[in-house]
Amino acid sequence: MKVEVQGLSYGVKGVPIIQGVDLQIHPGEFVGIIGPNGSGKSTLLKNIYRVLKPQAGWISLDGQQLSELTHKETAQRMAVVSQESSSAFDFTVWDIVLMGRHPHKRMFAADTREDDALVGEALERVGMEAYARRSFSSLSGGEKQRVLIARALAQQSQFLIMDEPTNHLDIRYQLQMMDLVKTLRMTALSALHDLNMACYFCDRLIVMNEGEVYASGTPEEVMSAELLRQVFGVSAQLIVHPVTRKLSITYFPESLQHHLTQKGALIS
Ligand SMILES: Nc1ncnc2c1ncn2[C@@H]1O[C@H](COP(=O)(O)OP(=O)(O)OP(=O)(O)O)[C@@H](O)[C@H]1O
Repeated sequence: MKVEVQGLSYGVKGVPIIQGVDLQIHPGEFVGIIGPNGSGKSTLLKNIYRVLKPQAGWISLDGQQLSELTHKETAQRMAVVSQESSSAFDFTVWDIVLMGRHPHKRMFAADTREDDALVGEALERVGMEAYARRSFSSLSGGEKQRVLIARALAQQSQFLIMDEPTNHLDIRYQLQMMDLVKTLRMTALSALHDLNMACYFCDRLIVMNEGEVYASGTPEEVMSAELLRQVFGVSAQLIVHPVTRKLSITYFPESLQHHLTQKGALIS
């Protein structure tokens, strides 16, 4: 699915939060949104997944304006794994994943064998099949996150939006989750804080700073020690890892910087 965002702006009480955001995601691409706290990543995503209404600009999916789609039509095309996972009701894990099938059904239509198979398969892919009958609210943060990913898989939408999907996940599941998204070849847009993960897994990165797109391109085009200093305010060294051939970032805490500068070891 091709996703286009043009001139997207959103603000609260006249104060702009994101301004003039343009981006394009080509079919099958995994695009990461990176940027410091408060730079507008979640606000941008919420405008795309329709929790917020853009004040200017537009979003299109395969050339169709999002604003012209019903919410059901949107959900057939777009699955969301967001950070707000609390639910007022206590559903089982199975029921939560089954909700991913709703956009494909008529109201009150019974669940089919195909629905059951898709739910089972999705739970298996995230390693949560043994938890199917557990109550969702009793799960740990990471387990909940994996169930929400399973729901997105069961939804079978072509476009996946994720807001910090690896939040709460231990390192094994972080890698598994990112690998999964990559191997599914779904068109995906994800806010990410871990810049090494972003460089490793994303085809392209969009760097947000103070509500605007500061830079965009492949990790190699975008990421530099200069950008990390200017946008994130950190000192770091980047190398192409000899095994993965991907960019790998090492950060230098302030306490080390003085020492390293003196030794001439800090490379900009
Ligand atoms: N409803 C609101 N009213 C006022 N300010 C808001 C509102 N929603 C977001 N903001 C502000 O807009 C800015 C961008 O917030 P947003 O959550 O989009 O940032 P983010 O890049 O996702 O941050 P983080 O990395 O911390 O999750 C923040 O300064 C936030 O406080």
